[in-house]
Amino acid sequence: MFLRRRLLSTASAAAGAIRGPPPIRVALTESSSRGVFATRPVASGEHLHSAEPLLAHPSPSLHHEVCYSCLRRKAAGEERGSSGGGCYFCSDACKEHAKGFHDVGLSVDWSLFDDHCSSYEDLLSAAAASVSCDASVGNALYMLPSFYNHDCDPNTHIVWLENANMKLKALRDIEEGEELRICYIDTSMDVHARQKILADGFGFECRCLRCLSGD
Ligand SMILES: C[S@@+](CC[C@H](N)C(=O)[O-])C[C@H]1O[C@@H](n2cnc3c(N)ncnc32)[C@H](O)[C@@H]1O
Repeated sequence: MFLRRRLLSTASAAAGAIRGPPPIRVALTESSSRGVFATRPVASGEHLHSAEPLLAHPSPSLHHEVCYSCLRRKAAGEERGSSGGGCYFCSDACKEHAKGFHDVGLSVDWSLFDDHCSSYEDLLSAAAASVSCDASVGNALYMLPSFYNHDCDPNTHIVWLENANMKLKALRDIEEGEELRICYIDTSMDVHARQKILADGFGFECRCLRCLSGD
């Protein structure tokens, strides 16, 4: 699953430590293939786990302003960092990390992909529903977050950090065994608009309780 990376103006909202293993497991759901479930009661606001992207790709127009590897935006007047192949890297570690795919990424024509993402700007605001954010800076691919199903009344949300790393947090009290679901789109739309965006952009008919009730 690709999620459009957005910069937060309130990165501090993501603060919170995890003790012990994350209270989650991936298992089969009744109607949406696999999903993520709570392995114990989770309190509202609790930090469930963090996630780093397997792969990230800055928007082409931002190659000089956004780290090619972690999508961290260059701070105003920032001296550190280095360039390579026309791209900005915020650290040597990021440059090293990107070695394997930098050359491949530069040789690819991303225009169709970027056009597609631009045309779905609204629905790609999946994680931005409850936070203020700046413009998109690129796209990233994640492993564990890709198992989270969508719900138009989610119990979990994504908090973006200063780069493409994210934290998953509980939006309300969650029972042991309950499925953890995030929202891929803007939930303020009516049921018909939500269904259309999820069908056109994500290729599925949403069967969450809110949609089934016609709300
Ligand atoms: C990011 S994946 C979530 C994990 C997926 N269930 C799996 O087994 O890999 C998104 C896919 O899950 C299913 N899905 C997610 N949320 C759904 C929902 N609310 N209603 C129906 N299907 C859903 C759809 O097939 C969708 O394309």
